[in-house]
Amino acid sequence: MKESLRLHPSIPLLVPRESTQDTKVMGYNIPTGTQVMVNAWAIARDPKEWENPEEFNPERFFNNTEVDFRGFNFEYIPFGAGRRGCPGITFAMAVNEFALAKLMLNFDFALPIGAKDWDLLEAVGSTVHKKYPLLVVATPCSS
Ligand code: HEM
Repeated sequence: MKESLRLHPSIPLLVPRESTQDTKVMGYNIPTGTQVMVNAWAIARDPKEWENPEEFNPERFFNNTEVDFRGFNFEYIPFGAGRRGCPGITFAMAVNEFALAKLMLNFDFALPIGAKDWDLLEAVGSTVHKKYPLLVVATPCSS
């Protein structure tokens, strides 16, 4: 789930902010009242921060347990950060884990006949969603 949230953060540009004072970010002057968009999607694919950033590799979080999604590691902010960061993190993670665990426990998943790989293309939008519907064969398995 951590790796899915890295590659496909649900709100890629977070929620817009407005600067309350003149400031400088990475050499750029940001005057008071500027609307600022934070591209969490691009930050989470920054090759300066992530090895093989385009690769889906959940194991990267096994070794790197210090990077967390709670808004303290700015290279990974799928729930935003600061006082307007997402207050639903704990609830969202519990529900998502539960749903995923139920699916994994009760079904075997396979590509449809003829398909070579998963299509994970994203559509453009303020929230992330798949460009094409997911095609997958789910077979109930006995547990
Ligand atoms: C995987 C699930 C979720 C993701 C990825 C997510 C992500 C986010 C993000 C990126 C923001 C904007 C944060 C920012 O701009 O710094 C946000 C705001 C917010 N989220 Fe979530 N969220 C999720 C689930 C939930 C749930 C389950 C709830 C409520 C039960 C919730 C309630 C809110 C609220 C109320 C805000 C606005 C906070 C504010 O403006 O002060 N979210 N969320």
